[in-house]
Amino acid sequence: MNHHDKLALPVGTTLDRFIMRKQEDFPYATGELSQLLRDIALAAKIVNREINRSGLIDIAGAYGNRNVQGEDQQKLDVIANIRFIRALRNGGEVCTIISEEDEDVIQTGNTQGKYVVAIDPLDGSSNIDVNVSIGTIFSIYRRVSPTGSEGNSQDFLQPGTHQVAAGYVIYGSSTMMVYTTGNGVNGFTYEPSLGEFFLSHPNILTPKTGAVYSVNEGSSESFSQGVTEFVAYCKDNSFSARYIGSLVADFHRNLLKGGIYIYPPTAKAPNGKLRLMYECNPLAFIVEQAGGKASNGRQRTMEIEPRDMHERCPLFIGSPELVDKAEELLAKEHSHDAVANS
Ligand SMILES: O=P(O)(O)OC[C@H]1O[C@](O)(COP(=O)(O)O)[C@@H](O)[C@@H]1O
Ligand SMILES: [Mg+2]
Ligand SMILES: [Mg+2]
Repeated sequence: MNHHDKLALPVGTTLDRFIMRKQEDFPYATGELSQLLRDIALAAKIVNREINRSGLIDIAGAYGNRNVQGEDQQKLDVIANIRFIRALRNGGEVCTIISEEDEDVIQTGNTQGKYVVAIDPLDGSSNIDVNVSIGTIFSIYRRVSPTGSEGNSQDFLQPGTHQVAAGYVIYGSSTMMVYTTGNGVNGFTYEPSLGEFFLSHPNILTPKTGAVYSVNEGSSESFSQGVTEFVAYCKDNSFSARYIGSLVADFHRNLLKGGIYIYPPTAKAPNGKLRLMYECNPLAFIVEQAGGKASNGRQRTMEIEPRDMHERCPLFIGSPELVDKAEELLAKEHSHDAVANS
């Protein structure tokens, strides 16, 4: 252990310096992951600029395309996708990317790159043109394909426990980047006039419990018995209902204040709506590093063995006691099912 381990970096440290000092804690590390994180921060600044002026220039309206999930793609989705891919390509550490906006893997041409990145470049896109918080979510893995060749889908079919780093950017009342490399979670606030992210939320720990539940109750008619019972439990205990409709923003609030976010299976989305690789797993890594939990209702999110790069899964994420409670009620539902089917 060198002396930096004992020295907590003070609030106000720039993101670049923070990344550099953390890198010094691993004397044999090559610095490529540090560079990759800086590439993401750079793209985030550029996307932040585009988002801030989206009401002025006509980039918020629908683009006329549909993405691989069949949803309307907004112009800003396209712009954010291009910016992040370009930054990762120019950086040189990443060989292959998957993005919510592209069906196939994206080759950067950096066949020597050791890392692969899964990204939701613009999360909460239905909130773009109404000036509500949106975000970016990313997940970083070491590639499994041999260096020197192009990467492939196998590089992304790794469970979340293999993540090397994960994070998100929230473009909200202020812009923040929050990330983990498996050593706790730190949050940085962007100061636009200086063009820098500064450490503002060191070592984030999520409350053990909370009194906020976040779920789209418009679909409650098709919730399973266990989910219905859990929502009733939240109401019986006078929890506050909070649902922005941008996963990043709902997650960020609950991470800091305590609570639970749920996207359960519904009639419209039988596996839930959220994507395992670039929505659920990165946030699961962050929440666990902050002392919280993430589950698909039956299984720890990060232990799910992915079968498809774009697969969806249900998500129950947040304060550990609330995720435990939800799992307990879902387990009862499953045991009823087992009796009914026997
Ligand atoms: O409108 P719904 O069904 O509640 O879905 C909201 C969820 O969909 C998402 O917008 C999906 O993300 P994208 O905007 O990246 O497609 C999440 O951010 C959000 O939590
Ligand atoms: Mg999303
Ligand atoms: Mg998106």
